[in-house]
Amino acid sequence: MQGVEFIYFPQPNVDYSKCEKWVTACGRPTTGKHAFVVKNVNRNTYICTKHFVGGKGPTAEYPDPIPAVVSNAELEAFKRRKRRKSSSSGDSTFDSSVPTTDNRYGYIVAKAALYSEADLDKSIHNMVGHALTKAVEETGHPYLEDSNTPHRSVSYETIVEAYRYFTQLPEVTSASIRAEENENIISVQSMWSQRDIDRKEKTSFGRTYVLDAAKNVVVSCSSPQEINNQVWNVASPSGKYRAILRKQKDKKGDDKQYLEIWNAVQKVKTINVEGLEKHGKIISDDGHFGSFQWSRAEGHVLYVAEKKRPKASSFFDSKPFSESTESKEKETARGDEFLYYQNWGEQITEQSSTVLCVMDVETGTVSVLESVPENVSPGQAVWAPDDAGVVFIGWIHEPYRLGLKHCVQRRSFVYHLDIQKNKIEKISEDGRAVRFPRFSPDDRWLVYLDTLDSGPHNMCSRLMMCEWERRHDGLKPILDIVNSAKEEEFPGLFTWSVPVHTWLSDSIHLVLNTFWGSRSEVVVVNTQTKSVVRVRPDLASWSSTVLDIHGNHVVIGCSSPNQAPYLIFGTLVPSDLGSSQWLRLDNKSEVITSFEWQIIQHSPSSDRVHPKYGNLDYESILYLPKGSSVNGSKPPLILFPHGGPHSVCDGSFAFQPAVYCHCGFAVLLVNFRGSLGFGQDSILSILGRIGDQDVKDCKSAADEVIEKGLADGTKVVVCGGSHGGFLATHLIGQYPDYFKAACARNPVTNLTSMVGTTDIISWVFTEVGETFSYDTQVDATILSKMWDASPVRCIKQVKTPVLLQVGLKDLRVPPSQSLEYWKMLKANGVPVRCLTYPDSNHPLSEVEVEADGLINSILWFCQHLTSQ
Ligand SMILES: CSCC[C@H](NC=O)C(=O)N[C@@H](C)C(=O)O
Repeated sequence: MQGVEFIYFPQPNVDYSKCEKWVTACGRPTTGKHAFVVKNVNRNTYICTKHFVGGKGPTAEYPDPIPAVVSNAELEAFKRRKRRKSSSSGDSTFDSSVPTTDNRYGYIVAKAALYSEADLDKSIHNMVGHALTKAVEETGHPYLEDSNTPHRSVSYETIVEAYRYFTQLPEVTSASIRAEENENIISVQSMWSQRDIDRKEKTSFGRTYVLDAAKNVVVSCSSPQEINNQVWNVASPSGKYRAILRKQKDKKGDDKQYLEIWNAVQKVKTINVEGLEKHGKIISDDGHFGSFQWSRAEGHVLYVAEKKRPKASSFFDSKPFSESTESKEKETARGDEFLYYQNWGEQITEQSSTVLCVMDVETGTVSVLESVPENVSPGQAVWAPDDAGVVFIGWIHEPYRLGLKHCVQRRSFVYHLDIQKNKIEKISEDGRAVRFPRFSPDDRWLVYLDTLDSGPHNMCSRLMMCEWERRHDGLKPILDIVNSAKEEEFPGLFTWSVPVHTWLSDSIHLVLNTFWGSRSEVVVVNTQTKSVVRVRPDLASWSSTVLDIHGNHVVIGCSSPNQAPYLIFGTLVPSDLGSSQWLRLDNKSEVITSFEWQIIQHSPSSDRVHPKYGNLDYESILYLPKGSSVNGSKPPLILFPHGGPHSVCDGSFAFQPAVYCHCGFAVLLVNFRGSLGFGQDSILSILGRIGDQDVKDCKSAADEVIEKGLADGTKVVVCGGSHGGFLATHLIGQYPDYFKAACARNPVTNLTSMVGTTDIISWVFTEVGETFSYDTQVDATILSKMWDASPVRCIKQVKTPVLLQVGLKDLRVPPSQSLEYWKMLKANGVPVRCLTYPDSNHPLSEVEVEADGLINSILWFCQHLTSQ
């Protein structure tokens, strides 16, 4: 043919997705005797130039072929769409209009020219939906054919499919046990959360199981029911009533709260709590301030709300000044329109000063408990014995508030407020930070957790106890700080929460959750012998979390890296835990068979042993695509350190590494020294050493995996958020030739500029080994320590392409940290792409944002792994 030349195909082992694109474009049959698919491509496979726009072969603008059958009109339409696309702001990853001309990942380009947009829309949706469903139906798991070739670039559709699949697996959020009058009949009400990509929101649904505890069988199980507007749903002690706090939009679209009381057959009353104008919004189950509890006599409900603010008015309000001065409060509100109310920081911006409130269920009236000291924000309130008062945690908010999210060490006290005598007393010790007061079923004992009120933002807790009637005689630690522990020994109590009901019926044993190495464990603590025993029923998988306790019955949520969450129910025998009885509540929970995982133990090399704390071992969790060792092919590796740094990867099901691994990557989650669950020495060992000890722990964990032949050392990328983003940006600066790409989500990049802008200034001081107090100022010496610990210190060495993902409302790691880093990379000519999410804060966890971030990170990794 005149003027026609032949162009060799890209080889699949060099650039799989490009090869796949060309195979699609040449339009030969993909099934049957003459099937032409990627695996048939070899060095002699070619395509003629007429398949390219312009007919002369690849150009910079049109590097890939399009089907030869397109008409001129279709070709013009294709070009127009391409022009429109490149000037538009870009599609959402889940837009129903498929990105027809994405020239970075132009897999779909060819099909776009063949179908109308509407057809295309349908065909892609069907393709994505059906491929996965079919794979699941046929094999019982979502192991798709193309995740079998892990070291190649994955297609856009595989990623989206995997994303949809893994994110629609529900996560259990809470469960409560109730015994019927016949004590053997138990009902377990569970709440679950599920991402709905199409509605772009997380939905909640409830499911109730009815069990016969004597026969150890599930008698019935309700079908899931979507429940989206319940803030609290709490049964009264007898189980006869429920108090439900519901949020609902009014006609103007503002959120309103209604408190409802239900009996066994119907709603008894609804109280418009806001209409009473006693307080601001009632606080939800936020893990900090929120609590919602029936009194023992079932006549009252205790809750925590935001304090009512005086109505502020302008100096120029048309109402005459004298008319608005009926009370001192109203007088002072004039001119207060712009008064600054400090909040409790990242994700707790709705709370400034809180109040304790008691609702009389009979009359529907609310009393705000007035005797809480002015400098205290109360929360986590429980009724004291005989309903005569309340016990609560009070956080000191003077001289100013420091962010509370993820920070257990904020100065606080356990208080007791005697309602009748209107008298308040401090129960806990000075210099401590306290959480989660819980009375034993016989009301004799009070326990709570405590740590130091300074230092790292999470650490080993003590479990404190007092005999209520003799509380003035002193408190005793039931569990003390554990500095270090040998293998299999209890490493100390590390937890973010304690169940509302945490005691067994004997008022001697407690059931708690704790991180124990790279695992969430349920433990039973004997308060008399101070022993700690793990509860590990055969039915449980790797990580377990106790959700509720009733008598000696417990409900536990279980999961593992490749097993979606499910529930088990148990009846504990405290004196002989081994003879406890267990029952699985869900008969179906996905075991994902497209990947495997393992725990890897690491011992730091002699040059990395800590001078004070000695040889502290650490661990990582490695996800490996199944079949990745077949034919000697090794998968690319994503090094994925967690944030914090005082946090942990606990081996619970997590969709991010699951999606990465399903797309063919090995994923290494590193619990470097400083992580929770490895003793207090490990936590303390990192202070003053961030940016060095943690960086080396991560790098050498990756080296070990590569040396073992489990991943391809020439194809390593790194990703992480927050302190994990700090590590990602440090790693590419300190090891410029090691990583092919990086993705950093809200990373800490420069401590010297963050110290004045984050909601937790204390973090910056503590992590560089300095002591923080509220009036501490930075000086040149401290600033230079902060600089030395910052990723920007080694920005000149960075060559690795970086994808930044930034929440513009992040108060913890302000967006300026990423944008500062972005400018420097631009100036140094390093490839960088920055995604900014206008309404997101630190976790970037909104459904749409989370999806966009994860899929973009995979595309970024593929692009830079295949472009070498
Ligand atoms: C000054 S912020 C430091 C990083 C941040 N630490 C605590 O909040 C962080 O890493 N957060 C983690 C827990 C995260 O959000 O994943």
